[in-house]
Amino acid sequence: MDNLGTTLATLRSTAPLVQCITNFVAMNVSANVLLAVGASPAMVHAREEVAEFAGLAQALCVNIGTLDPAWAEAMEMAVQVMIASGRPWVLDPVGVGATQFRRDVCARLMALRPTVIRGNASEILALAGMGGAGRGADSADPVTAAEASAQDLALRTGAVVAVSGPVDYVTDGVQAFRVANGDALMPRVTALGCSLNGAIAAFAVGQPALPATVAALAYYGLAGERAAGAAGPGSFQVAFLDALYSLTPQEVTAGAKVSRA
Ligand SMILES: Nc1ncnc2c1ncn2[C@@H]1O[C@H](COP(=O)(O)OP(=O)(O)O)[C@@H](O)[C@H]1O
Ligand SMILES: Cc1ncsc1CCOP(=O)(O)O
Ligand SMILES: [Mg+2]
Repeated sequence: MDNLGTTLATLRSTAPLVQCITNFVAMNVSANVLLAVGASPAMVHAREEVAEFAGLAQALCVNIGTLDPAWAEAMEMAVQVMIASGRPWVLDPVGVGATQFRRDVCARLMALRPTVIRGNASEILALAGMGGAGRGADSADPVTAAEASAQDLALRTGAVVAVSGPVDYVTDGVQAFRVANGDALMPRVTALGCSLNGAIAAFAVGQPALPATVAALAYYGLAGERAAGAAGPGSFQVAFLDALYSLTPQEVTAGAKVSRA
């Protein structure tokens, strides 16, 4: 894939409004990530306004991290609006393997055909019905173990499916790519995966989902590489935000480590 940075340039010139129905842990982190990327975040989830707001948003990010029944209903209401207007929405199945409630809500959301599903390897395995060793929000499986499940999910749902980890895997069920950018401190900062989904949603505005997702992953990983060398997760998080903000489209194109799988 060439010129991955052009997607970032497009995003920054349009500053898309991204609605996030996300968890309490990720709200602040995701909003800061989206602002650093160049998008405009809004965390809106009350059933009384969620559909009306979705009519204003250019993309939607749905995350089940701190789920409750009212939020689950609100997610479906917002998604219906995005579907009706052909705008992208991204699903993050946080900890889906842990409880029946999460599995049921994700099954309903997957039936609404997400544009992109991004999770860690344990989450993608669980979503595909293949078990997975994850017990909570963190992965306990290697990315390679979830590649077949990602392909299966993509074919079943029509979504682009991304498995994040040391080397990310992205597929639409037909083509597949690996993205080798990133840093080992990224999974040591909470909500960086959740916030990645907001970035993917912003990249997918007006762009085909597969290259947009690959570009978002490469850019995000490059920001991790630029932040590397921090003393630990605390200063890494600050440096990571600065790196998202300062990376140029040209640097993304030049630094992306993307290969066909
Ligand atoms: N060990 C690692 N080395 C480099 N990058 C990583 C590593 N683990 C995760 N990442 C990156 O961190 C980001 C979040 O992914 P991940 O930690 O898998 O999500 P989650 O927080 O949902 O489990 C992705 O951009 C991914 O590429
Ligand atoms: C710790 C935690 N608990 C519920 S949601 C959440 C955040 C998970 O964020 P991420 O998947 O990006 O690490
Ligand atoms: Mg996650």
